[in-house]
Amino acid sequence: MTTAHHAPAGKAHNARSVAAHLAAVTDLLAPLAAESRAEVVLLPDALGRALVHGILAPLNLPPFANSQMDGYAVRSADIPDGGAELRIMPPIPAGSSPQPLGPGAAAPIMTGAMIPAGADAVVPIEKAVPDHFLPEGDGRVVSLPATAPGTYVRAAGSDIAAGERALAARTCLGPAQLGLLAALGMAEVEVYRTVTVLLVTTGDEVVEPGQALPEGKIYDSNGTLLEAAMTQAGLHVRRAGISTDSPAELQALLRTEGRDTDLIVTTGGVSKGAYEVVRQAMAEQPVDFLHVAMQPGGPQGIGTFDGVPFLGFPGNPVSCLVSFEMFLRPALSALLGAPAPRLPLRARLDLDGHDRQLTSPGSKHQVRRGNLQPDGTVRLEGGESSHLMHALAGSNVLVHIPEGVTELGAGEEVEVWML
Ligand SMILES: Nc1nc2c(c(=O)[nH]1)N[C@H]1C(S)=C(S)[C@@H](COP(=O)(O)OP(=O)(O)OC[C@H]3O[C@@H](n4cnc5c(N)ncnc54)[C@H](O)[C@@H]3O)O[C@H]1N2
Ligand code: MOO
Repeated sequence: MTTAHHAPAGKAHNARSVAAHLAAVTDLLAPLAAESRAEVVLLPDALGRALVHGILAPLNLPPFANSQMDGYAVRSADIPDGGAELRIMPPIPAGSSPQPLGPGAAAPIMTGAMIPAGADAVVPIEKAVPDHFLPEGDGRVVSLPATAPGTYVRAAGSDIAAGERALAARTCLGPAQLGLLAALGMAEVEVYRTVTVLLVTTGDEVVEPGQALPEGKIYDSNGTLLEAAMTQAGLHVRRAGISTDSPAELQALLRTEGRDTDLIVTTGGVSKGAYEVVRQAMAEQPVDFLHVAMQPGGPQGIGTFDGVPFLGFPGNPVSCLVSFEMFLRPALSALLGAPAPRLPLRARLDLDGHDRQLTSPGSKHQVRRGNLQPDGTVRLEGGESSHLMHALAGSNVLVHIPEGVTELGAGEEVEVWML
């Protein structure tokens, strides 16, 4: 194991740090967290969305003391150490409201059924003699062993008591959180409105998949890649197809399709080429084109187009996905609570023979792609180049090499985000 080499964080010329760009994206999108964007929806429609307000439990869970086993409800004080024979009372099925249990008696009780007043423990049927429920009739008795008070009784409020905080504001609602709200008797919940994104890919070289591929052209992978990533993150994606490299056409497209969207995202056309369509289409708009000290995903556009928040991601496929994961996803998580942030994990680098050292430009935060393995090590997939779609498809994590780090050896720890 070697030690990470650090270099002074001398940034690329005028580059903005990852943290500063994330803060700028978060500021741009802050209006999405306005109270006016709250809506009440049925629980199944709230999956993947975030709570606007914290929720206090309106009732105890469980609402009443109930049995954890099929067996006999008893008064524990009735049974001495050597056991006792008790009179069998009418059975208590789940869902019924039982009669109080008198002294010297045992009531057959089913899992989930309410503990009768007077009873304080349950003896499972397996410990009874006989060890099966008897048909109803007079004069029946059962022998039961001694049992401590509270045994197999699920106390009222033992999961959550009425008035306690069930969920915090901005909790992302997954299956368990929605299940809890249902258990608390709620049919609806107040969540933030879904964010609608207009997604436009650009470039005269880019063709829709399914079409013939003329020489010099490539298929549009970014549209599908980002639409899938955004949809999985809970955004509502409107696709406006592929824009040509004509700035006037892109402007017209954004004006017709961009109406009523919360955000416009483009890919491509933001760097230093001779035909940077996005830069040109935004010339009259308050949009900054800048370089973030990150690789891939360095060139970025940010601002508004006719008042609609705008993010211009770079055209390389890995660059646009990394831009989404590093900026848009975390900004929405911070503002709205949804999508849930990526869980940062630590993993040890598994560098195979020919690649004994991982190098990174110290002036940038590098994001590599890799595979986290069950033993807690991570193997890099492909090199650092941002056109490597196949290597991305074979990866399950993003691997972070922060600004200032220039070399990492096998066995050293890195932060990874599960994809
Ligand atoms: N002289 C410089 N050239 C470049 C720089 C630079 O700083 N100086 N930065 C490089 C980096 S880093 C990136 S990232 C790209 C960003 O370029 P653009 O955002 O302007 O994107 P394009 O030039 O339009 O395309 C880049 C690359 O990606 C391919 N592409 C574009 N759209 C799609 C799509 N929808 N599906 C699949 N592939 C796509 C495109 O064909 C190019 O190969 O600029 C570098 N250059
Ligand atoms: O910033 Mo680019 O995304 O390195 O290819």
